[in-house]
Amino acid sequence: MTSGQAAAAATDTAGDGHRPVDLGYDAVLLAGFGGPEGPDDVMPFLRNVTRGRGIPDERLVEVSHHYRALGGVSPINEQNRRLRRALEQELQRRGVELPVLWGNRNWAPYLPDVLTDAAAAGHRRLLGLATSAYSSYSSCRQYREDFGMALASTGLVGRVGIDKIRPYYDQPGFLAPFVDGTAAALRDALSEGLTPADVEIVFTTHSIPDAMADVSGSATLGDHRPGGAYVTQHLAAAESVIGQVTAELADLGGTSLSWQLAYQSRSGPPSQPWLEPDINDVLTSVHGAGRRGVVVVPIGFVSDHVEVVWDLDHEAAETAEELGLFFRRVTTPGTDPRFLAALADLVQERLTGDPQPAGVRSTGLPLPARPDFCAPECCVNLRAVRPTTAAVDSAADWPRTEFPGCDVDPARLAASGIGT
Ligand SMILES: CC1=C(CCC(=O)O)c2cc3nc(cc4[nH]c(cc5[nH]c(cc1n2)c(C)c5CCC(=O)O)c(CCC(=O)O)c4C)C(CCC(=O)O)=C3C
Ligand SMILES: [Fe+2]
Repeated sequence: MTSGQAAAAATDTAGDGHRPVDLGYDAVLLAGFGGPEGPDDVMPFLRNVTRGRGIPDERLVEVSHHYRALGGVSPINEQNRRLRRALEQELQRRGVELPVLWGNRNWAPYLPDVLTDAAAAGHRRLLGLATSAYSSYSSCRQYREDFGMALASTGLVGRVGIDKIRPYYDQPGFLAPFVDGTAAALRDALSEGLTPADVEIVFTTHSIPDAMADVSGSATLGDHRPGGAYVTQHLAAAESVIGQVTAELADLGGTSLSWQLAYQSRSGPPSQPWLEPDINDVLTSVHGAGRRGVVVVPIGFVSDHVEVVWDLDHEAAETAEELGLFFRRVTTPGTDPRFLAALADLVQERLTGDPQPAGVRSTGLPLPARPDFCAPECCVNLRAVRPTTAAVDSAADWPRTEFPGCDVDPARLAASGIGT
């Protein structure tokens, strides 16, 4: 037991005689997307990603060329190996002796294999951490479903539990690397003779179907703008980055920065509406509006994986070159120490008591923090009902009462407002 857990078990935070639940996590489970490790892996990987998702074959063939052009190897697995090591070290440095395990949704090491090994090693209560910072089916529930299905397929339901760290797009340590990168890119533009007014800052994230965006989060969590939580969260994160960059560039005498949010990596059939505008169309329109340069900020992503490297550094950079636009792409958090510190903070907040409802945890943005447990209407799967973990509606998936002192009563969760 860590010192944080011991303290939690002894504190009556509510002052009502109720002792906080000691959730007793014995490992962190870093959950990655997964990517191919060589040319022969590319098509099997793409089939894993798109199974049952209605993505046209032409799109798979096209995307396979992106991977092959990069040698058939996605950098994402190596990035997650580094993140795993660095997070484990950061936790150790803080006196938190939690191993960090790593499993993927779409490629080896597959989650069911990792869970089988974890159970054999005696782990019983895992705190999941997705390499995805926002709310939506693709970025939250799909990870939780893969936890639930991996527990089911390995026969570990009831023996191993997996909760999940809340979406962390609102953490200053996640946004800080984007702030620095954007300010540095703007200074580069100025050193090449552009003025701030010549440059458009274009934030990018993964496009998702409009229908998925509309049900990405509940309307009671500050999701006032069209597109649900997914779009709202990206706009809030981008606004914060712009505010911080403006402050960092104060020595330039007060500049007003022009920015917008664009989408990348669309993959559905043309008949299906996905979030727009596409980054390449935005480059054309800002050029038409008289801008001479762009700074592209992939605020939707945690590491520089293939969707960033191919879709931005190859495709968008090429579009910009054709238009004669100055182009800089800002790097993602990766293993930036501030991002690692934010993730370690999020692990530690879960070691010291009950799951919390929306809005209670810390946030660096003018939106309430997401809940520790997702509500049924959060990050909805429009296609199927699957077993999940880390949600109010999946609290019954594994009988917490089997673990003395660790039961989370669904009625109490509901009463606490978690997921409303
Ligand atoms: C929201 C979101 C994130 C961010 C959150 C997160 O990080 O999880 C993300 C990340 C990623 N997406 C990735 C790769 C792919 N995504 C695809 C397809 C899709 N992505 C979607 C959404 C997202 N995707 C959606 C709605 C689809 C359509 C199919 C479906 O409804 O599920 C396809 C299929 C081919 C195609 O592009 O059409 C591929 C190959 C990689 C790995 C890169 C590497 O290998 O380095 C990463 C990190
Ligand atoms: Fe969610």
